[in-house]
Amino acid sequence: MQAISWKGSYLSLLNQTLLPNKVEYIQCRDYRTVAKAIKNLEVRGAPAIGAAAAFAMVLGIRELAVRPELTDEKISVLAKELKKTRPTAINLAWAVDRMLGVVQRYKQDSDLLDKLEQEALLIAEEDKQVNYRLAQYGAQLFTQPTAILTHCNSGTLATVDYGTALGVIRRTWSEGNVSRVFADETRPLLQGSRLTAWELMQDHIPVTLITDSMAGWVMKQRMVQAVIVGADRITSNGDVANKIGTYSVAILAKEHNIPFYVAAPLSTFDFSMRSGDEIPIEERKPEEITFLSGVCVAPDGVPVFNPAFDVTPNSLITGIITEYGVLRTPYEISIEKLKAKKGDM
Ligand SMILES: CSC[C@H]1O[C@H](OP(=O)(O)O)[C@H](O)[C@@H]1O
Repeated sequence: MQAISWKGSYLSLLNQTLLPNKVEYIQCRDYRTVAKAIKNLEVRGAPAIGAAAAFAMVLGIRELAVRPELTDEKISVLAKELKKTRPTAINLAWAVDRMLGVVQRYKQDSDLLDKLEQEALLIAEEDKQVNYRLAQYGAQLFTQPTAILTHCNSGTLATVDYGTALGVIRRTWSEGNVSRVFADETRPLLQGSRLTAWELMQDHIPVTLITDSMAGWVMKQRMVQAVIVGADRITSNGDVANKIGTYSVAILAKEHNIPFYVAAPLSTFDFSMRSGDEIPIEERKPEEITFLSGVCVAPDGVPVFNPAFDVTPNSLITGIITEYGVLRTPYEISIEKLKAKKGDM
């Protein structure tokens, strides 16, 4: 079940806020509907929102092209409106900038709109192929049945297909080397319980749901032999922004001598940033914490801090699984070698 699907005249999005209880799709016939869906996490996950934003650029420029003049100013406003929907995942800005590059190169061409659609379709297809390759490298890390803990959702629902961390788990499972997956529920929006548990059960992969606060205890009980998570932005030194709670899991893994892997495509790397201290962390509305399924679970007016992401320092990361192989520390050097490949994208 894919998170996003291009239909030629509109973008179909699986509304992830309704899962696992309802499977409903949103038909996005203009870029504003896509922007709203990204902001509301109806579509979410770094690579998925990148691809969605690419198709939003197609819809937006189609709309602008029918007006008297397709000006740089109007195109810039469109790009900025999409980029500001969610600031942490670099994939979104990367995809929008890649589409802007097509506009700048082919703006005078009569088939500009076709070229834009082809580029968005290429971004989506590349993500799928990248995830399959990344999963192969990740599966090579496991040579015997392993219990793996994961946080949030980095599966098919977070990408164009197959997933990153869950892609590694899927491939490792197919090779007989996953004994069990522990899925953190991932408060406050429950991507783990609502999405990861649902995805893995669809694939008949043995998943056990736990609350975020149980991660340490299952590690202490030696029920977990590895951790794999996704990423929203990786800086040049290997620091990783990911869903809030990832840093805590990384600290716990270190304490229990459990390998902690990050799975992410090249499009999630931000070579312009030297360290995770520079990554903008999205803060979201208090109601995501004070309400649960529409029921108030906190005193009215209580002050709330709701960062959607945290940053795990490279010192806590055993390896970063990419479509070019598994990067190891010192990350500055291994990521520098990766940088040359991003120029081709
Ligand atoms: C395959 S990357 C998915 C990544 O995105 C998630 O964040 P959100 O659900 O807010 O879009 C989470 O950080 C995942 O690791």
